[in-house]
Amino acid sequence: MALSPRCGAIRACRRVLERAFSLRKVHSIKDMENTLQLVRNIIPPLSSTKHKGQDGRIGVVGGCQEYTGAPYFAAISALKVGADLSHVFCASAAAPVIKAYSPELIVHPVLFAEGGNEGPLSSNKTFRALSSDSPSAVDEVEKWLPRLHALVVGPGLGRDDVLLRNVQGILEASKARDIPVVIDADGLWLVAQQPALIQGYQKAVLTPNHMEFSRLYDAVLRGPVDSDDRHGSVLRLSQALGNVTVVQKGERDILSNGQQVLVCSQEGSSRRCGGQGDLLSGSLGVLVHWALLAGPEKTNGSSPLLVAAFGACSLTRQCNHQAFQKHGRSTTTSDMIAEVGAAFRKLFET
Ligand SMILES: NC(=O)C1=CN([C@@H]2O[C@H](COP(=O)(O)OP(=O)(O)OC[C@H]3O[C@@H](n4cnc5c(N)ncnc54)[C@H](O)[C@@H]3O)[C@@H](O)[C@H]2O)[C@@H](O)CC1
Ligand SMILES: Nc1ncnc2c1ncn2[C@@H]1O[C@H](COP(=O)(O)OP(=O)(O)OP(=O)(O)O)[C@@H](O)[C@H]1O
Ligand SMILES: [Mg+2]
Repeated sequence: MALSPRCGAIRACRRVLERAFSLRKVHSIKDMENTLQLVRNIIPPLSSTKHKGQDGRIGVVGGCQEYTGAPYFAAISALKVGADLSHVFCASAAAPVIKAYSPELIVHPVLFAEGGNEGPLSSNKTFRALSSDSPSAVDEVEKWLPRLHALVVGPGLGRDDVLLRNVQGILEASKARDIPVVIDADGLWLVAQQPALIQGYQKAVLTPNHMEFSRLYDAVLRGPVDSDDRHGSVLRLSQALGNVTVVQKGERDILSNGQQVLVCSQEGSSRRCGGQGDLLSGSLGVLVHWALLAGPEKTNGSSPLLVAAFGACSLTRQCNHQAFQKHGRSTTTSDMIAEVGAAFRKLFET
Protein backbone atom coordinates (compact mmCIF):
# COMPACT_ATOMS: atom_id res chain seq x y z
CA MET A 1 0.00 0.00 0.00
CA ALA A 2 1.39 3.45 -0.97
CA LEU A 3 2.10 5.82 1.91
CA SER A 4 0.63 9.32 1.82
CA PRO A 5 3.38 11.99 1.65
CA ARG A 6 2.40 13.17 5.15
CA CYS A 7 2.63 9.68 6.61
CA GLY A 8 6.01 9.14 4.90
CA ALA A 9 7.31 12.44 6.27
CA ILE A 10 6.24 11.53 9.80
CA ARG A 11 7.99 8.17 9.52
CA ALA A 12 11.15 9.77 8.17
CA CYS A 13 11.09 12.29 11.00
CA ARG A 14 10.60 9.53 13.56
CA ARG A 15 13.51 7.60 12.05
CA VAL A 16 15.81 10.66 12.31
CA LEU A 17 14.81 11.19 15.94
CA GLU A 18 15.26 7.51 16.78
CA ARG A 19 18.66 7.52 15.14
CA ALA A 20 19.76 10.59 17.04
CA PHE A 21 18.44 9.08 20.26
CA SER A 22 20.21 5.77 19.70
CA LEU A 23 23.46 7.44 18.66
CA ARG A 24 23.58 9.38 21.89
CA LYS A 25 23.72 6.06 23.64
CA VAL A 26 26.25 4.56 21.28
CA HIS A 27 29.47 3.46 22.77
CA SER A 28 32.38 5.40 21.35
CA ILE A 29 35.70 3.80 20.47
CA LYS A 30 37.34 5.55 23.41
CA ASP A 31 34.94 3.68 25.67
CA MET A 32 36.26 0.34 24.44
CA GLU A 33 39.07 0.29 26.97
CA ASN A 34 36.63 1.07 29.82
CA THR A 35 34.38 -1.79 28.74
CA LEU A 36 37.35 -4.15 28.51
CA GLN A 37 38.08 -3.19 32.12
CA LEU A 38 34.54 -4.26 33.06
CA VAL A 39 35.18 -7.61 31.35
CA ARG A 40 38.34 -7.98 33.43
CA ASN A 41 36.26 -7.36 36.57
CA ILE A 42 33.97 -10.33 35.92
CA ILE A 43 36.72 -12.91 35.40
CA PRO A 44 36.86 -15.18 38.42
CA PRO A 45 40.27 -15.53 40.08
CA LEU A 46 42.08 -18.84 39.73
CA SER A 47 42.30 -20.40 43.15
CA SER A 48 43.53 -23.67 44.64
CA THR A 49 40.46 -23.79 46.89
CA LYS A 50 37.98 -24.15 44.03
CA HIS A 51 36.57 -27.48 42.93
CA LYS A 52 36.08 -28.74 39.40
CA GLY A 53 33.03 -27.15 37.88
CA GLN A 54 33.03 -23.92 39.84
CA ASP A 55 34.41 -21.87 36.97
CA GLY A 56 31.75 -23.09 34.57
CA ARG A 57 29.84 -26.10 33.33
CA ILE A 58 28.64 -25.19 29.87
CA GLY A 59 26.30 -27.11 27.53
CA VAL A 60 26.24 -26.77 23.76
CA VAL A 61 23.06 -27.93 22.02
CA GLY A 62 24.04 -28.59 18.41
CA GLY A 63 25.61 -31.00 16.00
CA CYS A 64 23.88 -33.11 13.36
CA GLN A 65 24.98 -35.43 10.60
CA GLU A 66 26.13 -32.55 8.36
CA TYR A 67 27.66 -30.24 10.91
CA THR A 68 30.02 -31.63 13.51
CA GLY A 69 32.65 -28.88 13.48
CA ALA A 70 30.42 -26.07 14.75
CA PRO A 71 29.43 -27.64 18.11
CA TYR A 72 33.00 -28.82 18.58
CA PHE A 73 34.36 -25.28 18.02
CA ALA A 74 31.84 -23.82 20.47
CA ALA A 75 32.39 -26.41 23.18
CA ILE A 76 36.18 -26.47 22.99
CA SER A 77 36.26 -22.66 23.01
CA ALA A 78 34.28 -22.66 26.25
CA LEU A 79 36.94 -24.90 27.81
CA LYS A 80 39.83 -22.86 26.41
CA VAL A 81 38.35 -19.64 27.80
CA GLY A 82 38.24 -21.22 31.24
CA ALA A 83 35.13 -23.33 31.80
CA ASP A 84 35.85 -26.52 33.73
CA LEU A 85 33.43 -28.81 31.91
CA SER A 86 31.91 -28.62 28.46
CA HIS A 87 29.01 -30.81 27.32
CA VAL A 88 27.64 -31.29 23.81
CA PHE A 89 24.03 -32.42 23.31
CA CYS A 90 23.81 -33.52 19.70
CA ALA A 91 22.18 -35.86 17.20
CA SER A 92 23.45 -39.38 17.63
CA ALA A 93 24.99 -39.42 14.15
CA ALA A 94 27.25 -36.54 15.17
CA ALA A 95 28.31 -37.87 18.56
CA PRO A 96 31.09 -40.34 17.64
CA VAL A 97 32.58 -37.76 15.30
CA ILE A 98 32.62 -35.01 17.94
CA LYS A 99 34.04 -37.39 20.55
CA ALA A 100 36.79 -38.33 18.12
CA TYR A 101 37.79 -34.69 17.70
CA SER A 102 38.39 -34.30 21.40
CA PRO A 103 38.59 -36.39 24.57
CA GLU A 104 37.93 -33.21 26.54
CA LEU A 105 34.27 -32.88 25.64
CA ILE A 106 31.40 -34.78 27.24
CA VAL A 107 29.13 -35.78 24.39
CA HIS A 108 25.48 -36.81 24.76
CA PRO A 109 23.77 -38.30 21.67
CA VAL A 110 20.27 -37.22 22.67
CA LEU A 111 18.79 -35.25 19.77
CA PHE A 112 17.20 -36.92 16.79
CA ALA A 113 16.12 -35.92 13.32
CA GLU A 114 13.18 -36.74 11.11
CA GLY A 115 13.57 -39.94 9.09
CA GLY A 116 15.97 -41.38 11.64
CA ASN A 117 19.18 -40.82 9.68
CA GLU A 118 20.89 -41.07 12.99
CA GLY A 119 23.79 -43.40 12.27
CA PRO A 120 24.59 -46.20 14.66
CA LEU A 121 21.78 -45.55 17.11
CA SER A 122 18.98 -45.29 14.59
CA SER A 123 17.83 -48.88 14.92
CA ASN A 124 18.33 -49.43 18.61
CA LYS A 125 16.12 -48.79 21.57
CA THR A 126 17.76 -45.48 22.49
CA PHE A 127 16.69 -44.01 19.19
CA ARG A 128 13.19 -45.46 19.44
CA ALA A 129 12.88 -43.97 22.91
CA LEU A 130 13.60 -40.60 21.33
CA SER A 131 10.97 -40.89 18.62
CA SER A 132 8.95 -37.82 17.71
CA ASP A 133 6.11 -38.90 19.99
CA SER A 134 8.37 -38.96 22.98
CA PRO A 135 9.56 -36.07 25.12
CA SER A 136 12.73 -38.04 25.88
CA ALA A 137 15.18 -35.75 24.12
CA VAL A 138 14.04 -32.91 26.37
CA ASP A 139 14.06 -35.22 29.41
CA GLU A 140 17.60 -36.34 28.62
CA VAL A 141 18.87 -32.77 28.51
CA GLU A 142 16.71 -31.67 31.42
CA LYS A 143 18.46 -34.20 33.65
CA TRP A 144 21.65 -32.26 33.10
CA LEU A 145 20.23 -28.75 33.37
CA PRO A 146 20.59 -28.43 37.16
CA ARG A 147 24.31 -29.08 36.67
CA LEU A 148 24.81 -26.53 33.91
CA HIS A 149 25.58 -22.82 34.27
CA ALA A 150 24.77 -21.80 30.69
CA LEU A 151 23.61 -23.28 27.39
CA VAL A 152 24.76 -22.38 23.90
CA VAL A 153 21.99 -23.36 21.52
CA GLY A 154 22.38 -23.72 17.78
CA PRO A 155 25.87 -24.30 16.39
CA GLY A 156 25.54 -27.01 13.73
CA LEU A 157 21.99 -27.98 14.74
CA GLY A 158 20.63 -28.06 11.20
CA ARG A 159 17.02 -27.22 10.46
CA ASP A 160 15.25 -30.53 10.70
CA ASP A 161 11.75 -29.89 12.08
CA VAL A 162 11.75 -32.77 14.54
CA LEU A 163 15.15 -31.85 15.86
CA LEU A 164 14.11 -28.22 16.26
CA ARG A 165 11.09 -29.40 18.21
CA ASN A 166 13.49 -31.07 20.66
CA VAL A 167 15.34 -27.80 20.92
CA GLN A 168 12.18 -25.82 21.53
CA GLY A 169 11.49 -28.06 24.55
CA ILE A 170 15.08 -27.66 25.76
CA LEU A 171 14.78 -23.88 25.55
CA GLU A 172 11.51 -23.90 27.47
CA ALA A 173 13.02 -26.12 30.16
CA SER A 174 16.08 -23.85 30.41
CA LYS A 175 13.93 -20.74 30.81
CA ALA A 176 11.88 -22.45 33.50
CA ARG A 177 15.14 -23.02 35.41
CA ASP A 178 16.43 -19.51 34.73
CA ILE A 179 19.51 -20.83 32.93
CA PRO A 180 21.28 -18.30 30.70
CA VAL A 181 21.15 -19.17 27.00
CA VAL A 182 23.26 -18.00 24.08
CA ILE A 183 21.40 -18.57 20.84
CA ASP A 184 23.33 -18.80 17.60
CA ALA A 185 23.12 -20.23 14.07
CA ASP A 186 20.16 -22.61 13.58
CA GLY A 187 18.93 -21.77 17.09
CA LEU A 188 18.26 -18.34 15.57
CA TRP A 189 16.40 -19.98 12.72
CA LEU A 190 14.08 -21.49 15.34
CA VAL A 191 13.70 -18.13 17.12
CA ALA A 192 12.82 -16.46 13.80
CA GLN A 193 9.99 -19.00 13.41
CA GLN A 194 8.85 -18.53 17.01
CA PRO A 195 10.08 -15.27 18.59
CA ALA A 196 7.78 -15.93 21.56
CA LEU A 197 10.24 -18.63 22.63
CA ILE A 198 12.67 -16.06 23.95
CA GLN A 199 10.48 -12.93 24.11
CA GLY A 200 11.38 -11.01 27.26
CA TYR A 201 13.81 -13.64 28.58
CA GLN A 202 16.43 -11.49 30.27
CA LYS A 203 19.04 -14.24 30.34
CA ALA A 204 19.14 -14.76 26.58
CA VAL A 205 21.80 -13.44 24.22
CA LEU A 206 21.33 -13.76 20.46
CA THR A 207 24.43 -13.73 18.22
CA PRO A 208 23.24 -13.34 14.61
CA ASN A 209 25.53 -12.96 11.62
CA HIS A 210 24.47 -10.67 8.77
CA MET A 211 21.94 -13.08 7.26
CA GLU A 212 20.60 -14.34 10.59
CA PHE A 213 20.04 -10.76 11.71
CA SER A 214 18.02 -9.87 8.59
CA ARG A 215 15.90 -12.99 9.01
CA LEU A 216 15.20 -12.25 12.67
CA TYR A 217 14.54 -8.58 12.07
CA ASP A 218 12.10 -9.35 9.31
CA ALA A 219 10.31 -11.97 11.44
CA VAL A 220 10.02 -9.74 14.51
CA LEU A 221 9.66 -6.22 13.08
CA ARG A 222 7.95 -7.22 9.85
CA GLY A 223 10.14 -5.16 7.56
CA PRO A 224 13.62 -4.99 6.07
CA VAL A 225 16.66 -3.85 8.04
CA ASP A 226 17.74 -0.24 7.48
CA SER A 227 21.29 -0.95 6.34
CA ASP A 228 22.26 2.72 6.94
CA ASP A 229 21.34 2.43 10.59
CA ARG A 230 22.88 -0.73 12.05
CA HIS A 231 22.90 0.69 15.59
CA GLY A 232 19.23 1.62 15.46
CA SER A 233 18.33 -1.72 13.89
CA VAL A 234 20.01 -3.72 16.65
CA LEU A 235 18.48 -1.45 19.31
CA ARG A 236 15.00 -1.84 17.80
CA LEU A 237 15.27 -5.63 17.48
CA SER A 238 16.36 -5.94 21.10
CA GLN A 239 13.51 -3.71 22.24
CA ALA A 240 10.96 -5.60 20.15
CA LEU A 241 12.13 -8.86 21.75
CA GLY A 242 11.60 -7.42 25.22
CA ASN A 243 15.18 -6.28 25.83
CA VAL A 244 16.83 -9.55 24.98
CA THR A 245 20.54 -8.89 24.34
CA VAL A 246 21.42 -8.94 20.62
CA VAL A 247 24.94 -9.12 19.17
CA GLN A 248 25.07 -8.41 15.45
CA LYS A 249 28.39 -9.74 14.16
CA GLY A 250 30.13 -8.03 11.27
CA GLU A 251 32.93 -5.67 10.32
CA ARG A 252 32.13 -4.05 13.64
CA ASP A 253 30.04 -5.97 16.15
CA ILE A 254 26.99 -4.04 17.38
CA LEU A 255 25.58 -5.06 20.76
CA SER A 256 22.41 -3.89 22.46
CA ASN A 257 20.06 -4.72 25.30
CA GLY A 258 17.46 -2.25 24.05
CA GLN A 259 18.79 0.50 26.32
CA GLN A 260 22.45 0.78 25.49
CA VAL A 261 24.40 0.14 22.29
CA LEU A 262 28.01 -1.00 22.37
CA VAL A 263 30.34 -1.30 19.41
CA CYS A 264 33.24 -3.73 19.33
CA SER A 265 35.83 -2.86 16.71
CA GLN A 266 38.75 -4.79 18.18
CA GLU A 267 41.17 -5.39 15.30
CA GLY A 268 40.62 -8.78 13.62
CA SER A 269 41.62 -9.53 10.06
CA SER A 270 40.08 -9.84 6.65
CA ARG A 271 40.09 -13.64 6.81
CA ARG A 272 36.50 -14.95 7.11
CA CYS A 273 36.78 -18.73 7.47
CA GLY A 274 33.73 -20.62 8.77
CA GLY A 275 33.52 -21.38 12.47
CA GLN A 276 34.56 -18.01 13.93
CA GLY A 277 31.01 -17.39 15.11
CA ASP A 278 31.08 -20.74 16.91
CA LEU A 279 34.20 -19.65 18.78
CA LEU A 280 32.31 -16.51 19.77
CA SER A 281 29.16 -18.29 21.00
CA GLY A 282 31.11 -20.89 23.00
CA SER A 283 33.25 -18.20 24.66
CA LEU A 284 30.13 -16.19 25.39
CA GLY A 285 28.56 -19.13 27.20
CA VAL A 286 31.33 -18.97 29.81
CA LEU A 287 31.49 -15.19 30.01
CA VAL A 288 27.71 -14.91 30.52
CA HIS A 289 27.98 -17.26 33.49
CA TRP A 290 30.91 -15.30 34.94
CA ALA A 291 29.18 -11.97 34.42
CA LEU A 292 25.94 -13.04 36.10
CA LEU A 293 27.91 -14.53 38.98
CA ALA A 294 29.91 -11.32 39.39
CA GLY A 295 26.77 -9.16 39.40
CA PRO A 296 26.15 -5.54 38.40
CA GLU A 297 28.50 -4.03 41.00
CA LYS A 298 31.44 -5.57 39.09
CA THR A 299 30.10 -4.21 35.81
CA ASN A 300 29.62 -0.74 37.21
CA GLY A 301 25.88 -0.80 36.60
CA SER A 302 26.18 -1.93 32.98
CA SER A 303 24.25 -5.00 31.92
CA PRO A 304 26.33 -8.09 32.80
CA LEU A 305 25.19 -9.75 29.57
CA LEU A 306 26.36 -6.82 27.45
CA VAL A 307 29.73 -6.84 29.19
CA ALA A 308 30.03 -10.59 28.62
CA ALA A 309 29.11 -10.18 24.96
CA PHE A 310 31.64 -7.40 24.52
CA GLY A 311 34.27 -9.70 26.04
CA ALA A 312 33.44 -12.58 23.68
CA CYS A 313 33.47 -10.31 20.59
CA SER A 314 36.82 -8.76 21.56
CA LEU A 315 38.33 -12.16 22.27
CA THR A 316 37.15 -13.72 18.98
CA ARG A 317 38.47 -10.81 16.96
CA GLN A 318 41.80 -10.82 18.83
CA CYS A 319 42.14 -14.59 18.16
CA ASN A 320 41.48 -13.89 14.50
CA HIS A 321 44.09 -11.14 14.48
CA GLN A 322 46.77 -13.28 16.13
CA ALA A 323 46.05 -16.35 13.99
CA PHE A 324 46.17 -14.22 10.84
CA GLN A 325 49.60 -12.84 11.82
CA LYS A 326 50.92 -16.40 11.77
CA HIS A 327 48.91 -18.11 9.05
CA GLY A 328 47.64 -15.38 6.75
CA ARG A 329 45.18 -16.59 4.15
CA SER A 330 45.40 -20.19 5.38
CA THR A 331 44.03 -19.24 8.83
CA THR A 332 41.26 -21.58 9.99
CA THR A 333 39.12 -21.61 13.11
CA SER A 334 41.36 -24.28 14.66
CA ASP A 335 44.26 -21.79 14.35
CA MET A 336 42.11 -19.20 16.12
CA ILE A 337 41.26 -21.62 18.93
CA ALA A 338 44.98 -22.23 19.42
CA GLU A 339 45.26 -18.48 20.13
CA VAL A 340 42.54 -18.29 22.80
CA GLY A 341 44.98 -18.49 25.74
CA ALA A 342 47.34 -15.81 24.46
CA ALA A 343 44.51 -13.56 23.27
CA PHE A 344 42.78 -13.84 26.63
CA ARG A 345 45.99 -12.90 28.46
CA LYS A 346 46.60 -9.94 26.16
CA LEU A 347 43.10 -8.50 26.52
CA PHE A 348 42.08 -9.41 30.03
CA GLU A 349 45.13 -10.22 32.14
CA THR A 350 47.26 -7.16 31.46
N1 LIG B 1 32.44 -26.69 10.44
C1 LIG B 1 31.13 -26.62 10.69
O1 LIG B 1 30.47 -27.58 11.07
C2 LIG B 1 30.46 -25.30 10.54
C3 LIG B 1 29.07 -25.29 10.55
N2 LIG B 1 28.37 -24.16 10.51
C4 LIG B 1 26.94 -24.32 10.62
O2 LIG B 1 26.35 -24.16 9.35
C5 LIG B 1 24.95 -23.89 9.56
C6 LIG B 1 24.52 -22.74 8.66
O3 LIG B 1 25.19 -21.55 9.10
P1 LIG B 1 25.38 -20.26 8.16
O4 LIG B 1 26.21 -19.26 8.88
O5 LIG B 1 25.87 -20.71 6.82
O6 LIG B 1 23.91 -19.69 8.13
P2 LIG B 1 22.94 -19.30 6.94
O7 LIG B 1 22.53 -20.54 6.25
O8 LIG B 1 21.91 -18.44 7.49
O9 LIG B 1 23.84 -18.52 5.93
C7 LIG B 1 24.43 -17.35 6.22
C8 LIG B 1 24.81 -16.80 4.86
O10 LIG B 1 25.05 -15.45 5.00
C9 LIG B 1 26.18 -15.13 4.26
N3 LIG B 1 26.80 -13.97 4.93
C10 LIG B 1 27.50 -13.96 6.08
N4 LIG B 1 27.91 -12.71 6.34
C11 LIG B 1 27.44 -11.94 5.34
C12 LIG B 1 27.55 -10.56 5.05
N5 LIG B 1 28.20 -9.71 5.86
N6 LIG B 1 26.93 -10.10 3.93
C13 LIG B 1 26.27 -10.94 3.11
N7 LIG B 1 26.15 -12.27 3.34
C14 LIG B 1 26.74 -12.74 4.43
C15 LIG B 1 27.07 -16.35 4.30
O11 LIG B 1 27.88 -16.42 3.16
C16 LIG B 1 26.05 -17.47 4.30
O12 LIG B 1 25.75 -17.89 3.00
C17 LIG B 1 24.79 -23.60 11.05
O13 LIG B 1 24.35 -24.76 11.72
C18 LIG B 1 26.19 -23.32 11.47
O14 LIG B 1 26.41 -23.53 12.86
C19 LIG B 1 29.00 -22.84 10.62
O15 LIG B 1 29.01 -22.55 11.99
C20 LIG B 1 30.39 -22.86 10.02
C21 LIG B 1 31.23 -24.03 10.47
N1 LIG C 1 33.96 -7.97 8.02
C1 LIG C 1 34.47 -8.35 9.19
N2 LIG C 1 35.62 -7.80 9.66
C2 LIG C 1 36.14 -8.16 10.83
N3 LIG C 1 35.59 -9.09 11.64
C3 LIG C 1 34.45 -9.68 11.23
C4 LIG C 1 33.82 -9.33 9.99
N4 LIG C 1 32.71 -10.08 9.86
C5 LIG C 1 32.64 -10.85 10.96
N5 LIG C 1 33.69 -10.61 11.78
C6 LIG C 1 33.98 -11.27 13.05
O1 LIG C 1 33.99 -12.68 12.87
C7 LIG C 1 33.35 -13.32 13.95
C8 LIG C 1 32.29 -14.24 13.41
O2 LIG C 1 31.34 -13.49 12.70
P1 LIG C 1 30.64 -14.09 11.42
O3 LIG C 1 29.76 -13.05 10.85
O4 LIG C 1 31.66 -14.75 10.53
O5 LIG C 1 29.78 -15.23 12.15
P2 LIG C 1 29.14 -16.54 11.56
O6 LIG C 1 28.74 -16.37 10.14
O7 LIG C 1 28.09 -16.94 12.50
O8 LIG C 1 30.35 -17.59 11.67
P3 LIG C 1 30.27 -19.19 11.55
O9 LIG C 1 31.00 -19.51 10.29
O10 LIG C 1 30.95 -19.70 12.76
O11 LIG C 1 28.84 -19.57 11.51
C9 LIG C 1 32.83 -12.25 14.86
O12 LIG C 1 33.71 -12.13 15.95
C10 LIG C 1 32.88 -10.98 14.04
O13 LIG C 1 33.26 -9.90 14.83
MG1 LIG D 1 27.30 -18.90 12.68
